[in-house]
Amino acid sequence: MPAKPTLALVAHDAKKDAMVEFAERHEEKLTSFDLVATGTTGGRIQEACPSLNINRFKSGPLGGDQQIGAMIAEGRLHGLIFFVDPLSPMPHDVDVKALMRLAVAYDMPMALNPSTAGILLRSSRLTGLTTTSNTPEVGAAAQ
Ligand SMILES: O=C(CO)COP(=O)(O)O
Repeated sequence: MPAKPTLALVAHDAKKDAMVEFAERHEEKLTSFDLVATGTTGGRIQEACPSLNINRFKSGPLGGDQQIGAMIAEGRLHGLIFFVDPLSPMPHDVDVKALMRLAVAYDMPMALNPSTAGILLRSSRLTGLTTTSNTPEVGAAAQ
């Protein structure tokens, strides 16, 4: 059986309820992915959706965003759902930017709010029916 695509789930504190609601609504669909998440986000989703098996990284401010960024750089991630809080300053803003920057550089399917995340979950690009290479558009200097 082919490996499941890997999807990362991340939400800032003000968006964690929205992430839990999203995961509950799409729980069955999410079982078709290998799931990773930053620490607190993953804990909240796991609690609400016992059928999901989530590999939890460190909390975002303690390096979780960077761990997910590393997966992108290493070609081990297929999609990112990241519910960002646009209204609060973050102590780890540089990490947030770095994660988004890598997602853009590697042309990673990325959704930053629930409406786009719903579209992303239905996308054949994410489910591996169509694929792209792991080569960033920024060229050889980034490899
Ligand atoms: O801070 C985050 C993303 O930048 C999320 O981290 P937690 O899921 O640990 O709260």
